[in-house]
Amino acid sequence: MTQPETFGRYRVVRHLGSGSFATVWLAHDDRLDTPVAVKVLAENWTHQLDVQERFLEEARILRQADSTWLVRVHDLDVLSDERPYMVMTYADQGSVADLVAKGPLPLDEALRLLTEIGQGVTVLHRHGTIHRDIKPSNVLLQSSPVGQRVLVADLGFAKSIDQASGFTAAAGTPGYMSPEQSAVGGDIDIRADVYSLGAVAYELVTGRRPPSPPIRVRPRQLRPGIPPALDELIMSSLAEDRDERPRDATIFTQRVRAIRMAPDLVSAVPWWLRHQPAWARACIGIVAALLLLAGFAPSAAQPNMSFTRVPDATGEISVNVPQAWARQVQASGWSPRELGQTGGQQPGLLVTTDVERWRDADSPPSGIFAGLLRGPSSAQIDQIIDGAPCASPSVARQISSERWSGQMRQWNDCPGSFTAAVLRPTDGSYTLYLEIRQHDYQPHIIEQIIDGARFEGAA
Ligand SMILES: Nc1ncnc2c1ncn2[C@@H]1O[C@H](COP(=O)(O)OP(=O)(O)OP(=O)(O)O)[C@@H](O)[C@H]1O
Repeated sequence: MTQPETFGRYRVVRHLGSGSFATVWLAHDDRLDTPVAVKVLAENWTHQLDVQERFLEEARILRQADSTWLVRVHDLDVLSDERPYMVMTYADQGSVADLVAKGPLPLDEALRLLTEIGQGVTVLHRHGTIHRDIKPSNVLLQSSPVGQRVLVADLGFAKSIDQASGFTAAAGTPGYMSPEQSAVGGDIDIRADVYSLGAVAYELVTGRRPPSPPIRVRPRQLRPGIPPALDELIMSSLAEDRDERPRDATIFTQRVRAIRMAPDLVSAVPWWLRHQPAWARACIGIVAALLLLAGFAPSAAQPNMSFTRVPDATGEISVNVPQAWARQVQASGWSPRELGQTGGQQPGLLVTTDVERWRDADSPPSGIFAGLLRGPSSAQIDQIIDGAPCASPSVARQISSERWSGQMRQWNDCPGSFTAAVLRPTDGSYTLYLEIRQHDYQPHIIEQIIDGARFEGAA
């Protein structure tokens, strides 16, 4: 595709993407000195009158609705070859599809996005329009002075509420489209968009697009920590019978807002992000050399790899880790509440090459976190960790040794490998929770670390 130099007074900067009917370019409005996105109807559709009319209608709706929550249209014109183009707000931060491609979102972020998407859909409904294609790739993101703003976009399938109750051609995207939308000739109303909002919510919190209705796997089964009210809202929005869905996008949005305001929400943030603030606040920086000076002698348990034993501040827990990982230690304990478990401050330690980057999703350091959960507990690993640290597949297995039994779940392509494990001694009076990150997956090292974890009082 050759890049045009200008569209009218807008100087083309680069290609942003192409959809089924149009191509979108980043351009610059030199007169107002601002970036814009220019959407041009594809050549092969230019003389198809219904497609052209839909394109113009999209521009008119967005212009008339003129909302903070929708992409704004500033101008509409026609090129010399008769292709119409519209000039829109440039969404400089991609789309919600880019965010969810990395896995389920932290709950507070998912709820913020859903509130804003719900507001955008509400604006459209008030304007008399059903969007019919709400999905993560049609929700764009723009940076704003207060963070990030959601812009509902792509009204290519939008339909006027007045005309929607009669014969309606099937339109939408499988996975996000209500059952009545997929039926040719089925009449639809604004509750079709409520279904799509439910589908987007399902994907934001579980990382998975919902299966075709009827939905049998509830979000809570995929991510046990989410609030029951959110699970219920998503399931009711995805009801096959639209009478069972929230009445409109306003009700949906109000419910999301109420869930977001709930005082105990913080405990429902995904487990792998929960104790990040604690680490960030913690003082760090005990180097391995100091540990060795303090008398924790390395053990050459592997050829070419020496291990060193590192205790927590109470001396109750210790872990045996590759010496190369033991550059920084945060040993002052943790709160199991961060994982939605009971109990106040408990012994816990993080040993890693870089404490501050421990939760870095793109380039995490190697290391191990070990934290104690006191009292008899039969919580399974998947009840403690309520989401995936990345989108790659994971394997779960039972583990046991002479001293322990437990389970682990492992992601080998996260980037790097990520292992979470719970270990219970045979007397069952406590549980040791472990997270192990490795640049390259080496199962024998993980086994050795698990085998070497100690709690005072345990054999
Ligand atoms: N205002 C905008 N700012 C930045 N990028 C945009 C904007 N509008 C669209 N895009 C990007 O341009 C690409 C094409 O968008 P378009 O709406 O034409 O099609 P689509 O939504 O990708 O596909 P389809 O229309 O087939 O569902 C997408 O990657 C979209 O994210």
